[in-house]
Amino acid sequence: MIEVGFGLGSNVGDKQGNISRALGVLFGAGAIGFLAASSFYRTPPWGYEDQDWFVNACAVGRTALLPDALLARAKQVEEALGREKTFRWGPRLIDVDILYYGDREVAEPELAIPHRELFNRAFVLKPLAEIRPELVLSGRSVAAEADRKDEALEIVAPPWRPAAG
Ligand SMILES: Nc1ncnc2c1ncn2[C@@H]1O[C@H](COP(=O)(O)OP(=O)(O)OP(=O)(O)O)[C@@H](O)[C@H]1O
Ligand SMILES: Nc1nc2c(c(=O)[nH]1)N=C(CO)CN2
Repeated sequence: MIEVGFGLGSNVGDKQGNISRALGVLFGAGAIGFLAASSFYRTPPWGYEDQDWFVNACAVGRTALLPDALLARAKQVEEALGREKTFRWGPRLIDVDILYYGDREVAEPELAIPHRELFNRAFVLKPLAEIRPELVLSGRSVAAEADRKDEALEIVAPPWRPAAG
């Protein structure tokens, strides 16, 4: 089993609800065991700024799925929630990104692990540092990189938890 990290974001409709539902689908099917989820953060739009603010959260789990199968799973979750294609960095009902896959590096056109923008995004670093403060990826400390980001992100809800039973 490999520990894997996910970043989730939404800025359309019921943003918190969309992330909660996505986490329920992601960890509900049995292939990915739940380990931890961060608080929900309200974050300013990054990359393309002329759009609504986002809610972001991170989660970690463990899985025997290989990276390509994990990417397919992440895309299935987006489809299950009804995500429609917009444009790069544009508004979205739900985004499920793979942040890391153990300490493995993948560099394919369709899949980059660790995620290409991870160290540029406070909305990923801060929630991830909340749940994995000791994590080091590509030789860089996630918590130290999160601290270097000046933005203070507001926590808007406590961490998601799987339903009991
Ligand atoms: N680590 C990764 N996690 C998820 N998708 C990835 C990853 N690396 C590459 N991709 C590819 O990125 C493609 C585009 O994803 P998406 O439409 O969510 O882009 P985006 O959200 O606009 O930008 P970003 O990926 O920077 O958040 C996906 O179809 C997938 O093949
Ligand atoms: N704050 C924030 N900004 C974004 C986000 C996101 O999840 N949060 N996702 C994007 C798509 O790549 C583009 N910009």
